Amino acid sequence: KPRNFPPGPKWYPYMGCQSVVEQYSKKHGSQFKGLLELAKEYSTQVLGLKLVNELVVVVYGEKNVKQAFLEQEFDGRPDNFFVRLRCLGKKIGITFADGPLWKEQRQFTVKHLRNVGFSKIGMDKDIQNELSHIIDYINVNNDKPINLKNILPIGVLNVLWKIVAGEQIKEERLKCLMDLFYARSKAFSMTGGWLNQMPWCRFFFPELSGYALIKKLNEQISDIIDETIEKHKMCTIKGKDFIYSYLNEMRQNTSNTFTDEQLKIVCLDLIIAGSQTTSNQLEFAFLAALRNKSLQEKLFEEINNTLQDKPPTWADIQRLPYSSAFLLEVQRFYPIAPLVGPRRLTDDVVIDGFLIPKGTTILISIGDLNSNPKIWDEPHEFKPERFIDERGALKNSECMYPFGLGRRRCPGDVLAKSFIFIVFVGVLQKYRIECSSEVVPSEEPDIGLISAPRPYVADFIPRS
Ligand code: HEM
Repeated sequence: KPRNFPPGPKWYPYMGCQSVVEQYSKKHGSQFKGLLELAKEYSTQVLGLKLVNELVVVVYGEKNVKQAFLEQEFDGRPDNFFVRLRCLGKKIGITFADGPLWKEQRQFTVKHLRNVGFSKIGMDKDIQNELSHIIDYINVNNDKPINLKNILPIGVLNVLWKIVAGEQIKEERLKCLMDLFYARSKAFSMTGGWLNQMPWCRFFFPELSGYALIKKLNEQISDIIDETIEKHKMCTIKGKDFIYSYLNEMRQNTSNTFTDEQLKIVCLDLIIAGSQTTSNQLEFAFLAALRNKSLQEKLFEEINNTLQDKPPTWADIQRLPYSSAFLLEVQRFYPIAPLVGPRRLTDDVVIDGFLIPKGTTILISIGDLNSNPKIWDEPHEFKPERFIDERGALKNSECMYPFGLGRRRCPGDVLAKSFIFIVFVGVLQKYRIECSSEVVPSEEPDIGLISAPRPYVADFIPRS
């Protein structure tokens, strides 16, 4: 091991400790939980691993997590097989780019998404439109229990794609895409699994290694993005969406970093990072309402007293403190990205007294902070009240990082939060959600690349 490297399992020739990590992940149900158990076993807040030939360090605890989010040396992204496969062979775009290219592309994207719709006012109409579709779907299918997975992801993707590309994706294409996203998130962990550590295994086990799945997903998304970019070039899509702004920049900017390929990967980044995360968080919110009947009634009372029949807008978040606190508690109780990253060190760094060499892959564990009894009173209880102060006003927490922190903080947080708020409040305003059988759906998440609720169905009883 490198000098003063953090503690962790023993390394074996060639494999490092890959098989121990796999074994713990399997035993504890996810890589996040497996790694947490290993960190506990070695009594460390900085866990040192070697996965085949990649040095990986996982950081725990508020001090270390903040250091990793805020120090510049942690801003890099790994350059490995899994990353390149995700970005159609190149290390470009935003999510997996780094250095000056990342800075320039991120800055442009954040600014222009704000101009074309990622502002609080611009999105309300599009989200309310999707809320109407969701309500129509519930009305039509209300004779049997409903699985929200059939409708929420489509709504998120429609809003996202409208802002990025100015149009909607055809429904049958959307459904196929969502199924592939779901399978991808279940099949991989944050370190990319065997396919990343031993890319040659794709030649022998294309299905088992997940390679065939990623290839299929890439082809489907590429087709959709290529077709839309082509339509913009032929001027068949009217309006000033993100692709329109990007193509303008390509004509005017002489830096050569604004290219067709780059545009395609930025669009891919936005779809992949924005769709499943947001819909999973919303599904968790409905699950929490379903599991906590009395809290659901409290939510309805607040929504009904404040809005009556008026459809919710993002600005109503100020007027609905209990609903807002409930959604904050959902973020704490069901973290969507319990392990954030992967990052790559651009220089040697000391964390908690350990020396981590340049090039090491870093994972930032935020999920366990949310259930730390030193930070939260009764962390395993679902208690929205913890986010309400003595005067009944909303109280934000500084110890939660659902969207990360620092220069790589999530650029889609406003879209995600407003979509979740408007759809959650809008559905509860119209329906009481009840278990459709004696068995209450499990609150245990299914954690792969991100966290998802286990599939559940519910009855939606109209509020008279
Ligand atoms: C509940 C929903 C969401 C959650 C929990 C979430 C969480 C996160 C987190 C924790 C990061 C930081 C990664 C890091 O520090 O390495 C991140 C980055 C990112 N998110 Fe989100 N996100 C959500 C929704 C969205 C949406 C709607 C978009 C679409 C616009 C989006 C686009 C991105 C992108 C492009 C990045 C990469 C930023 C960079 O590397 O510079 N996310 N997200």
